[in-house]
Amino acid sequence: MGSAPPAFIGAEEVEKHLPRASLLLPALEAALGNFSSGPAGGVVQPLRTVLAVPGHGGYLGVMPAYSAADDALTTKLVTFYEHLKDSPAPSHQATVLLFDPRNGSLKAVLDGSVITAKRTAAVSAIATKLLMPAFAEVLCILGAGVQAYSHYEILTELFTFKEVRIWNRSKEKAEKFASSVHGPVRVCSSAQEAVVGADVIVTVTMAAEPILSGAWVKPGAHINAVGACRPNWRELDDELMKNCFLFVDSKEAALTESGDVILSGAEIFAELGEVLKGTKPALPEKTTVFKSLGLAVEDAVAAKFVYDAWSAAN
Ligand SMILES: NC(=O)c1ccc[n+]([C@@H]2O[C@H](COP(=O)([O-])OP(=O)(O)OC[C@H]3O[C@@H](n4cnc5c(N)ncnc54)[C@H](O)[C@@H]3O)[C@@H](O)[C@H]2O)c1
Ligand SMILES: O=C(O)[C@@H]1CCCCN1
Repeated sequence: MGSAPPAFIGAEEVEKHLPRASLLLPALEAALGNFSSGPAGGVVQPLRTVLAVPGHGGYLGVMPAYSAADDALTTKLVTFYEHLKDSPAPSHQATVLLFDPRNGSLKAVLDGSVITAKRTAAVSAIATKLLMPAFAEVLCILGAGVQAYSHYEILTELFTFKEVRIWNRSKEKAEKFASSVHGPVRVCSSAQEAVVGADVIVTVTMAAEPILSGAWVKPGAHINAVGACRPNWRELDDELMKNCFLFVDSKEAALTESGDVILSGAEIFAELGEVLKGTKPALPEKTTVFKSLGLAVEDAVAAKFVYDAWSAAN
């Protein structure tokens, strides 16, 4: 007898079983700590493979991981494209394959786009909780795409800001963002206007050159730097990178994939998992940058969460 055919869990079903990114927080905190514990943590995850699609401005990322604590075995396949001016396709598209770790059978094929949006924002929320200054009042989001929405949702769910500001390269998109989210958002005409005085800053753009300058950043602010995932792409300038305490999800990935880290020569202070385990301090009173690149184990944890909820309902 062969194994049952894999389930297909599309974007709507993923959304239904993972209505809020904050549901992932406990499992993601544990996974980040395990990831930063070496082999003892039970996370098996090679550096992802990212291959360019020549002539099309696109990339395909292959992200396998096994988490012993979750008994989750997955591979995410993600494409991201730089120039999609006349295409209705989103810039990032993803699929997660979930396997049975006991025998290698494919159990489910899950839409990976919702998972990517929510787990990335949840990890930024974990960093924010640890690293933001006390009494943070102003949240600033640079970029108005998919990740801007998921970051807004979880950060305003977990923290109370007096003001939320957004800036985007095209103002129309920022205005659309401000009119579609549930709370008040101030649309800014320049990144500088959005950043000056902000306590928490999120960069979620497809920029390849710096859009955030250290000269604008309030001392003690916390920055979640989520875009710029290629070794020659930047979102943050040298002044910021060199004058912050730099936290990353993975040191190995940051030193291989992050233009902000590689080209600035900034020193990495800690992995987020080390702070979660208590082996490195958080330093919330300092200016902190969390450089997020995205870990395959985050997708493993999120896919397992969705699959378990889906299985319980079906
Ligand atoms: N760290 C992670 O785990 C992780 C996961 C997913 C996505 N990302 C990254 O987050 C970023 C945002 O992803 P998304 O899914 O929201 O993309 P998106 O295409 O939905 O949104 C991108 C936004 O950036 C703006 N933009 C495009 N080019 C720009 C430029 N040159 N300068 C300034 N702004 C520009 C667009 O107007 C848009 O508002 C991307 O860099 C993506 O690779 C990181
Ligand atoms: O971890 C991720 O899912 C994304 C994929 C696209 C590039 C940046 N990181």
